[in-house]
Order: sequence, then structure tokens, then C-alpha cells
Amino acid sequence: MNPLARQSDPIAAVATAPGRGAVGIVRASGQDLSALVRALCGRALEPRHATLLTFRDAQNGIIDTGLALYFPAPHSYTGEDVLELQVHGGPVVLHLLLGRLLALGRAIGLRAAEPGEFTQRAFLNGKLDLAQAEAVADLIDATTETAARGAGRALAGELSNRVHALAEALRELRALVEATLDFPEEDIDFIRAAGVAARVQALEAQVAEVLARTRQGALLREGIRVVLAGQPNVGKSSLLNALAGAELAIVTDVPGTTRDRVSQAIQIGGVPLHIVDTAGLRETSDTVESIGVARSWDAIAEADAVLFLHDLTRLESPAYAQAEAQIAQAVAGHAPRGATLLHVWNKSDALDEAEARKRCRDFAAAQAWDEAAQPGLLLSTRTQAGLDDLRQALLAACGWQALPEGVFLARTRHVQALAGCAEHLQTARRLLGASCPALDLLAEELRLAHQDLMAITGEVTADALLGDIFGRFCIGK
Ligand SMILES: Nc1nc2c(c(=O)[nH]1)N(C=O)[C@@H](CNc1ccc(C(=O)N[C@@H](CCC(=O)O)C(=O)O)cc1)CN2
Ligand SMILES: Nc1nc2c(ncn2[C@@H]2O[C@H](COP(=O)(O)OP(=O)(O)OP(=O)(O)O)[C@@H](O)[C@H]2O)c(=O)[nH]1
Ligand SMILES: [Mg+2]
Repeated sequence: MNPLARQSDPIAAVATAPGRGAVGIVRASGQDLSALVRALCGRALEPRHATLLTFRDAQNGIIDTGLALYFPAPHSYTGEDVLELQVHGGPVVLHLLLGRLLALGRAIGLRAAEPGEFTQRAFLNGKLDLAQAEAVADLIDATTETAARGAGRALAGELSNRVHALAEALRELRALVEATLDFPEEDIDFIRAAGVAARVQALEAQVAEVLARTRQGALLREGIRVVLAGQPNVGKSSLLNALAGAELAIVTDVPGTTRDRVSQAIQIGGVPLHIVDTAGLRETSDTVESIGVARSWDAIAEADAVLFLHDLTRLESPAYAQAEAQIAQAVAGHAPRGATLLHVWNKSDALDEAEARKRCRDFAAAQAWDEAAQPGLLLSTRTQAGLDDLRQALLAACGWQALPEGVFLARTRHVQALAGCAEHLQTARRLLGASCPALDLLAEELRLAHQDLMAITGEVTADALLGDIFGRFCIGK
């Protein structure tokens, strides 16, 4: 169903989570609920005051005694009239009460709400912009404290306000440039005098800053998919267990122990990560193992970050080192563009540190990696030495910096729109660098940059996108 259809019908739903709870809420929203209030409560309600009432069914039987709250439009969550019934939180009580409300509301066309419809109305009535409405869902879905705080900031408008300020600056700039299109005789001197180039450049810098913060926010929301890869027996499963703090994957000294992927959700410093342990990469004639190895490659192809594990104790064996070099190259080729690849040198407990460092340096040098210049991540999953450094290096390599002011939660959609805006501004700046800039092209680039920003807050947004965003909410929100 088109979620934008029927958007003026009054709606009702249970607002609290399914199941038992101390208190449960049934909520209705519509342009005029005064008649419904009177029908259910037997009287008008004082706005925004809790009134204790007994709710009855059609046969006058008691359903429950609870609180009724009436928020007349426009001063409500949705911007419409809202009626809230707070009763005892049993699923049957809530079902009966919602049924009663829907029956009484038949006269005014009251119907059950679709997922996200209350928040969609808040958006359509200007109570929230689109980025804030998305933050409502993200706050509810947050799995870590950091993510929840980030969603709270986005809901309070941290992303929206910044995007709004940028959009305003662009609007002014577009007005300037478009004025010259109407009066061509003033054109280029006017553009120069108005300092358009400098303003485009300043905007570019501001967009880049918001983009960087938004990327962080998207990491926090989407989580990072980390794949543990390497030859058999290097310690991938041991690392999964160490990161998860539980014996999830089987560890033995038999090469080829892991055959299927083993995934675990963990968090590091509040950032959600999905860790995937894979079958060791090698040529094999074992049918089951070869399916496992194919799955390893699939996992690598979908990774945000690959931790490539090396076994320090075998690094000096020519056969091992040769296979290692080939596999490392194949892994780099399989990982998506932009994915992070970190080399981890495991089993450091088996040798002293200087020797361990020498081995990974020599190996990297033999492969002509610029890794030779880097310290390299020494690890022992056995003693857990280096595990904390690995955690921090992983987050840093994925672009996470714990910003002192904290970050707001964001979505890939926002990152893409800001990146699009940045690109159009860059093109605009290049056009302005020409000795005789094409002003119509300049105006168009600025328009596109502006449009990207407005898509974030929902000032220009396709209906299909709105349907997709609100359709993912839970019912009653
Ligand atoms: N019981 C209950 N708790 C809830 C909600 C709710 O709908 N019901 N919320 C929702 O899901 C959230 C709160 N959000 C709300 C946002 C605005 C308004 C509101 O009445 N706004 C008016 C008046 C503002 C004011 O007095 O300052 C307005 O915007 O005009 C109410 C709730 C979380 N807690
Ligand atoms: N000394 C030492 N041994 C380790 C360390 N990490 C893992 N091992 C041992 O190395 C062997 C292989 O460990 P696994 O974690 O099963 O290795 P894997 O990479 O998952 O191997 P496959 O599943 O076969 O691909 C086991 O005997 C582990 O006890 C370490 O840090 N130090
Ligand atoms: Mg394993």
C-alpha cells in the first residue's frame, strides 16, 4: 500500500511493545477527535491533563481503569488531535481497548495505523524533519549506549540544524547566481564582486566537516562488518573467541577446523561490530571444506574490514610464506573497494618481541609492502597481548574517532547526499576557476548541491523513499 495514501484518516494503535508490561498505551491521532473522546470517556477532557477513567466495552462491561490524555491539535506529537489511553499493560487489555476505540471511531473513519504512521504525520505536519523522524526509529533500534545517545542528538536536531544552515547559505548563493542569469550584462563582474568563489569554497569546507561527522554517525548506526581471514590454523577462531569473550568457535590444532562462517555481534567503545570467523583459505579436495572456503571468499567480498591473520611461528617457512603472499593479494583483490585491510601477526607469545617484529618486517619487505614502514599489529590470542591495540586500530582504520562532543547517529542515505553535495560544490568551484565561467552550468551545480541537502531533511523527497523509511518503523510509532 502507498503509505502516503489515506494520510488524513484518523488512526489508532497500541503504542507500547507487544507482551506484558506494567502499563500499556493505546494511542489515536486525527484531525478532530473531540467526538471520539466524548464517546469513549463520556465527557470532554481537559487538554494535556491526566484523567482517571473506567473504560467500558459495548455491553458496558469494564475493560480497565486507566488514564486518558488528550492533546488537541496542533500541540501534540503528530500535530493532530492525539488521544492517549494508559492502562494496565496486558496484551488482552490493550487488544480489547483498541478494539473498543476502533468500534467507537468507525463513525469518523478511524482505522488501525500502519507502521511508522504516527511519526510520518509528525513529519508531514512539520513537527519533525525527515532526519529527525529517522532518528526516532534509530533511537528505538539502538543496540549500544553510544548509538542511543547519537540518535538522541540527531532527534534533537544536531544533524538537521547543520544541514539547514548549509542549505540556507546555498539558497542565498543560488539567488545571487540566478539573478545574473536574468541580467547577463552584469554577469561575471557581479559574480566576482559578490565573492561567489570564496563562498563556494567556504561551503565546501563546511560540507566536508558535516560529511565527516555523518560518516561517523553512519558507522555507529550500521555497525562494521569485520571478517577474520587467513590460512588454516593461524588463529582466526581463537581471535573471534577472544573478541567475543566466549568460546563460540571450535579451536583445535588441526588445520581446516572451521568450515562454516561463525558470526558474532560485539561492540568496541560503543561501536557495534559484526565479527565473522571463516574457514582457513587454502586449496583443498575435501568437498565440505571447499564449500567453506568459497564462503570465506564471499564473506571477504562483503566486508567493511578484513583482519588478515598471519602465524608468526610459521613465517620463516618458505612454503607458508609463499602461500601467504598469494593469499594476501587475493584477499586484497576480493575485498570491496574502500574496505579496510589490516595485517595481524598472531602467536607473538611464541617468540620474543624483537624477533616477532623482525619476522613481520622481513616478510613485509619481501612482499614490497609499505607495511615495512608500519609497526604492524602483534597479537597473541593466547595471552591476549595486543588485543586492546587491535581493537583500537580496527576502529581507527574504519574511520572511527571518538569525538569529544560526541556524534549524532546518521544513515548511509545522509552520507550519500552530503557526498553528492560536496561533488557538486567542487564542480561549481572548478567552473568558477575558468576565465569565462559558464554561469548557467554554475547555477545548475548549485541547484543540485542544494537539492542533495534538502533530501536529508525531507524538503524534497520521493514518496517511495518516504514509504521505505516509515514502513520500517514498528506499529504504533
Ligand atoms: N506517553 C507518551 N510518552 C511519549 C510520547 C508519547 O506520544 N506519549 N512520545 C512520542 O512518541 C515521545 C515524546 N514526544 C512528544 C513530542 C511532542 C509532544 C507534544 O505534545 N508537543 C506539542 C507541545 C510541545 C510543548 O508543550 O512544549 C507541540 O509540539 O506543539 C508530545 C510528545 C516519548 N514519550
Ligand atoms: N601459541 C599460540 N597459539 C595459538 C594462538 N592463537 C591460536 N593458537 C593455536 O593455533 C591453533 C589454531 O587456532 P584456531 O583459532 O583454530 O585457528 P584458525 O585460524 O581458526 O584455523 P582454521 O579454523 O583451521 O582455519 C590452535 O591450536 C590454537 O590454540 C596464539 O596466540 N599463540
Ligand atoms: Mg577456525
